[in-house]
Amino acid sequence: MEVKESQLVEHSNPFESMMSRFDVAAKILGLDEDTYNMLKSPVKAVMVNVPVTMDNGRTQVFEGYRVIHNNYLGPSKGGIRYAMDVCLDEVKALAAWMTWKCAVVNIPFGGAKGGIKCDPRIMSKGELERLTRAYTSALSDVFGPEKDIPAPDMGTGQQEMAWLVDEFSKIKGYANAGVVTGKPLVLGGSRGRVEATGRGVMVTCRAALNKLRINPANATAAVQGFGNVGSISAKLLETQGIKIIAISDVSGAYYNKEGINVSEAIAYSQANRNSLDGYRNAEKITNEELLTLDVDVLVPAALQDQITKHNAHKIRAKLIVEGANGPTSANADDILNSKGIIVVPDILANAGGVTVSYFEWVQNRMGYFWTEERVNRRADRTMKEAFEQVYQASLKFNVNMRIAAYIVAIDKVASTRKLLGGY
Ligand SMILES: NC(=O)C1=CN([C@@H]2O[C@H](COP(=O)(O)OP(=O)(O)OC[C@H]3O[C@@H](n4cnc5c(N)ncnc54)[C@H](OP(=O)(O)O)[C@@H]3O)[C@@H](O)[C@H]2O)C=CC1
Ligand SMILES: O=C(O)CCC(=O)C(=O)O
Repeated sequence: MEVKESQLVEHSNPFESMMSRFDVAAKILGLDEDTYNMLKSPVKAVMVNVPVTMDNGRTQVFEGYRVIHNNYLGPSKGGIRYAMDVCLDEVKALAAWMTWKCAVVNIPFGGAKGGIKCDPRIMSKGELERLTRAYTSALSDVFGPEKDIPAPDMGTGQQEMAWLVDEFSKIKGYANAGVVTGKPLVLGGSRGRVEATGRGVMVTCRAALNKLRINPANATAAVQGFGNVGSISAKLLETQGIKIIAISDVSGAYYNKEGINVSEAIAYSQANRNSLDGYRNAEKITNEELLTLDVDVLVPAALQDQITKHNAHKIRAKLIVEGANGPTSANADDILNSKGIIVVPDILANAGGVTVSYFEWVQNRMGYFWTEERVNRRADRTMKEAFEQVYQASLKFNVNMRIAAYIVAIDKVASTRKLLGGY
């Protein structure tokens, strides 16, 4: 089968960026053309226009998406993003990454993602509730505990998941806790889910530092993004003895070479309407400067395409652990490789969230809830095993960790497809 090699071109389209890595892995695996075509095409892409009554009495129509990329391994799984740059190609890429992510951590889910083009920061709580309910209602035939199970992503959290479960249960006429994960504990959420993505970042970071023979107690890190993933990654890396010398959010980046006190920064942000703006115990720098600081570990945990061919040659970190989805554009991979920088890719590094989402779904099905200690122990084991499997694949195929992760994932999904047959 003819597939393109990764090329040093700008990938502004996230789906193409995903596909360029997929192509390299598919070629190494010798994937046949029929399977290639099945795996690259999303199973379903739904677009909805949802009218919402705003606080000023006017009706605003919001564009929403849900893409189910694949469901060979099980019901599709993936978060819902509220952001202004949500578009079909972005949601398609995020959905495909979910397929590979679930396969890498060996959980019985396919991949999906949803999104609404909106700015949650300027909407009232009432507007967000009406928007979430309208979107749920429009997709009530797509979602379902055995079909497609959403969760939080950028711009959404426990509150949106609570509205979603309530609206879905009302429409179906019975309580349906398992239709969504990342719910508040009282509604059937799992202990440990809020921290799970950051915890997975910490566990895979430790595993990679171990391979690099870097003692965490002597290591420094910079973390971009201070939402769910960024703030908790920073906090948990700090508990491992790693000195966090820079953090950031949309207001800018904050640098202190003596180390940021992460708990204090979290408390500041919470008291300041979730913003680090005005944070004093550090020097203010830009988000771009944060990325090129002289640190051992860089954790991009905010947006896509932060490390590109334009700044990859300036990156000084020895290790990048991708908390965000797609923070490195495809054209930066070769530059990072040539500099010997190890990248723990998104589909491995941030898979702790969906792993604990899986545990939440299992607990909902059992109606029996685990202790936080049990959740964390099982999640840590899953993440360590996944890291080791990807690491071994990178040695076996002589490729970087990203391509190795795609190889592991595609091989699993493709061999499941063959067993299912029926075409
Ligand atoms: N939540 C989860 O469980 C998972 C999330 N992810 C991925 O992690 C990433 C972050 O998600 P999550 O933490 O949930 O999202 P949140 O909405 O909780 O936080 C996003 C953070 O990114 C910051 N940010 C936004 N724009 C910029 C910018 N231009 N420069 C620097 N920082 C910026 C935000 O700042 P501000 O608050 O000031 O706007 C905020 O601190 C996304 O890529 C998401 O897909 C991956 C796996 C699971
Ligand atoms: O927890 C989940 O189901 C999915 C989280 C998510 O959207 C992601 O991993 O990107």
